[in-house]
Amino acid sequence: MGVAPADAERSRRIFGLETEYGVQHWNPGARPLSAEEVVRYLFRPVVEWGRSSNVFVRNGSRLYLDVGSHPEYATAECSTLEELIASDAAGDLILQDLIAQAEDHMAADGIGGRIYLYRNNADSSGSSYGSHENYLLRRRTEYRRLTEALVPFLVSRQILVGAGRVVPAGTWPEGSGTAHFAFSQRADFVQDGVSSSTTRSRPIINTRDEPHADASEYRRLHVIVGDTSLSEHTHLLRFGATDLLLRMIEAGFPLGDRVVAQPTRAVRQISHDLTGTARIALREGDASALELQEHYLGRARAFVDREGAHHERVEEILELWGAVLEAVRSQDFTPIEDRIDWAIKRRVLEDYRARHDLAWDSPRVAQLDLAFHDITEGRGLFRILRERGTVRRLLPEDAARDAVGAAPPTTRARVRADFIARARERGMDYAVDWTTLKLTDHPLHAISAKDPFETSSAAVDRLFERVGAAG
Ligand SMILES: Nc1ncnc2c1ncn2[C@@H]1O[C@H](COP(=O)(O)OP(=O)(O)OP(=O)(O)O)[C@@H](O)[C@H]1O
Ligand SMILES: [Mg+2]
Repeated sequence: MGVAPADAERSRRIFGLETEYGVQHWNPGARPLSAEEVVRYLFRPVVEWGRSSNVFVRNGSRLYLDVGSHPEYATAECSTLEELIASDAAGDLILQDLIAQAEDHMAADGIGGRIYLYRNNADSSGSSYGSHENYLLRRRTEYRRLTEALVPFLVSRQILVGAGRVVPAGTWPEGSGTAHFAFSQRADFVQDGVSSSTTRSRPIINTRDEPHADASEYRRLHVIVGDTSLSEHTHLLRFGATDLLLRMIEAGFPLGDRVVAQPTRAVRQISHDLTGTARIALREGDASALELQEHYLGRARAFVDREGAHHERVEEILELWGAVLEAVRSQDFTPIEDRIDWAIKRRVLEDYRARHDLAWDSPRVAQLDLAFHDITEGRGLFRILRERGTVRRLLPEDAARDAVGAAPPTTRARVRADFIARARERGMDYAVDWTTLKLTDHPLHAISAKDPFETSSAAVDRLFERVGAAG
């Protein structure tokens, strides 16, 4: 299936992914540092580099400490799924580098032990941290209708792209139930359907209207419900399928009017049922997660048949989507154990349990669950599996490393990265955010970068010519 060229321009979308990392210090025989103390060490080189713990780095992405002690990396604006996957992976490498520097600084202060950062969404003390997806929308699509149509898809999407979690006894059914393996990390922490708060009520979709672009033309959809992905194929399916859903809604393609009666309950029900068959109450009747996802996949196939594929990986996304649903339907997960996060993890944990005759509530199983998300090369379990070839890659191995030093080439991030590089070369103080660029000593010449698809800026060139001449 080819890419329909006439559609290429109209269908471009900006994607961004925010990842919050879990933090731990492990120091055998001594008191471990608190998360606050660890992140202070971790961000020391960041503060030295950018005079703040909230910076835009060389590749146009944002690295910062939000409330709490979870370092966050928000990818630069990306317009292809490959760019997004690479930019997100670059965040892990940047943080790995910061871990190494922090451990050196700690050692110099006489503090031993190792720092662990995790790409997961829940810690043992019961707090949760996010993996927020951002999708650029054209404002002409009615937002309420769009979010309503999206909720049943998002509620059931975890059976495709959940990261898998060993849930402790007493989690489900609420207040009872034994320890078991669930599809999602995040499901038990979701507290709201569509809401304007990200942290207080932890919704499925956050409606705060902050487009980071021309507000008369665009909106930014902020999806809060997802688990942090590890496998590149899981990223592809997560963003690729969601993008297809958005395209169908935007095109007015009929999706049927399924409305989930209690989204927060449905998210939990689905997460705790690996058969995908639990009945979810809809406003009219009910449906299982499998039925919902089969319906959306069927619609997506019909849509692509009618409209053509809008990028080169559409067919791959549809195939993987179908493969996961078939695996859940047949309960034979082997075909997806090399690409889909929850299935990869479940296989490892099941093998380990069988080898050592352990129940799901064994602390050793919980420990292995955590180790799966450790980002350090050679130690994190997921990374070891990928290194061994048990987990398949999608991008060339050096794509992440390349994305540390360079912005995604097709978006405004390139302008930002270039601006940062030029200001730093000249030793000039600067301040940037998603839509503005300024040199601190020339506040009247702030540049507004409202178009996220703009890859070069004459205004930036003129600014540096002007200040170059003045200086
Ligand atoms: N116009 C846009 N459309 C879609 N995504 C965008 C757009 N502009 C920026 N983004 C992406 O949105 C994300 C913004 O991350 P950031 O952490 O700053 O989130 P926020 O929602 O603005 O704020 P916060 O996390 O502080 O609540 C980034 O991944 C970025 O690439
Ligand atoms: Mg953020």
